[in-house]
Amino acid sequence: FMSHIHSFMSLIFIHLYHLYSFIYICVEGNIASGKTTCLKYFGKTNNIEVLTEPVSKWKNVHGHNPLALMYQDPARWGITLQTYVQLTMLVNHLSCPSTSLKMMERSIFSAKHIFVENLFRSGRMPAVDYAVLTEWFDWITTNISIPVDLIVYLQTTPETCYQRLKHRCREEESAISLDYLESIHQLYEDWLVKRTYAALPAPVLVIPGDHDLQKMLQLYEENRNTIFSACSS
Ligand SMILES: Nc1ncnc2c1ncn2[C@@H]1O[C@H](COP(=O)(O)OP(=O)(O)OP(=O)(O)O)[C@@H](O)[C@H]1O
Ligand SMILES: Nc1nc(=O)c2ncn([C@H]3C[C@H](O)[C@@H](CO)O3)c2[nH]1
Repeated sequence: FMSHIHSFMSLIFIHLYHLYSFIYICVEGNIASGKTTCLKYFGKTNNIEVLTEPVSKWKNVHGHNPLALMYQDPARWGITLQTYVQLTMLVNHLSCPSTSLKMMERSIFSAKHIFVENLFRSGRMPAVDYAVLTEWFDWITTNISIPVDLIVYLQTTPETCYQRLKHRCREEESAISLDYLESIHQLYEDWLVKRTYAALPAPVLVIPGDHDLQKMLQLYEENRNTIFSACSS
């Protein structure tokens, strides 16, 4: 009996140790706002583990491409992609960090508050799908501790994102319109800046993202201490 208590207590300790001795930063922003570039920049620092969005999983789950399906027919395939995004972002978030600081591209929170919300508000997600996804999200975020210490919000205008998107031309995104980017932008502004809806899981540091690469790298360097000291407090 005592050995069971002992192993149970040590599991609790390990779980708590993981929760409270690591720093979690989520880099948020519109499509092609510059998140990957930001993560690459900080990824060079040795004690930071970078977790990019598992887009490759969304493009191939047992041979299916839910990302492409969603862009082709959001009403039919929105919930399919979102359910899988929610799972893969949760797995990413809970994976044991190899270093003391974890920098993640987007989060389970923006998947719900930005992308699911956008599909629903634009009338492209049936209410029943939205209701089921919301129940899943509420249960997960109530019953599983998903720590975030800081959100870095790359505030890039939709026009700039649209220009960059066209240059990058990721196949599935060829159909993305400026309107789509504008509605994603508005939801990010409502959530992270105006804070008109949906609770914030962490404090937000806004970094303007419209500048050229050189200036952005300079901005990241200037914000380095703010980012890492904000977490330690
Ligand atoms: N400051 C910048 N100036 C010009 N081009 C940029 C800048 N930052 C990134 N880009 C280019 O814009 C494209 C999108 O950048 P990036 O992949 O960093 O954005 P992202 O937010 O990760 O995109 P997604 O959300 O689709 O993953 C890339 O082709 C990148 O080379
Ligand atoms: N519908 C939808 N829901 C999400 O949670 C989500 N997260 C990212 N994306 C899209 C944006 C880029 O095209 C591409 C890479 O960010 O994937 C998403 N699309």
